[in-house]
Amino acid sequence: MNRADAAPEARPPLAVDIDGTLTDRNRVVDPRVFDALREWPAPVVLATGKALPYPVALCEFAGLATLVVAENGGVVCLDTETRDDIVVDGDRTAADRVAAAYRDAGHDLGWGSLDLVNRWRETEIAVSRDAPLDPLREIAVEYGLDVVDTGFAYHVVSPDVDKGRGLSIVADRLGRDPEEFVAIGDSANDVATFEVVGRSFAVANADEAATQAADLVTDAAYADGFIEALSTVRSSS
Ligand SMILES: O=C(O)COP(=O)(O)O
Ligand SMILES: [Mg+2]
Repeated sequence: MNRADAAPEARPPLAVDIDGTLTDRNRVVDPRVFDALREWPAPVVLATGKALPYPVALCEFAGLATLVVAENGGVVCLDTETRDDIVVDGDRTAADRVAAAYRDAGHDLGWGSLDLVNRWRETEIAVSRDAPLDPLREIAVEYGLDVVDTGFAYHVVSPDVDKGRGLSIVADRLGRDPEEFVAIGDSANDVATFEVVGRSFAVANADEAATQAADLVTDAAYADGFIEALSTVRSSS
């Protein structure tokens, strides 16, 4: 039998990053990913740095079960027919103190007065990449926090929280081993996911950290790379 014809039930569950993996460089989701995600014959977990409402809405509009790691692992949410749970892990108060000190030092988070980027965040804050990084890092260290650059924003995060831990929680609730998952991502915040899964793909636009940590790097970038990764998994599982 051609390996590409292998039974769909043999396909692994997926852990999929959003920005830079399902989107273009401007964070616009490629419409082809909706069918690709919905038709995948195993669980699909969206693992993102974004606040919870964004991936939940993506699941809703794409017709996926809600299996989400948000805020870089700070918020984990499952809402399926068989399992619902939400786990919140991180220190928004400490992140807010960093934001206040950053503002006191004369800097701005860079999202304008409405700041929808942080409005629904529960465990971390995100800062625009147009804002200066060095003082943010210095202040974060003072408060015992880290800064992660996703290529789309700087995130002020708790050092013990990451997407890999979040994915392990989802896997546990699904009765799966994180090793069963295939992960696809593009940046430093995906490295922890890559470390807990059995197989990982960085898309061609991925940063150095993700590229180094991944088992494979796709030839194509952004959503083309994601679709290429699925095709590679299909023909080898
Ligand atoms: O929120 C970000 O900065 C990046 O989001 P992502 O983890 O889905 O790429
Ligand atoms: Mg990303």
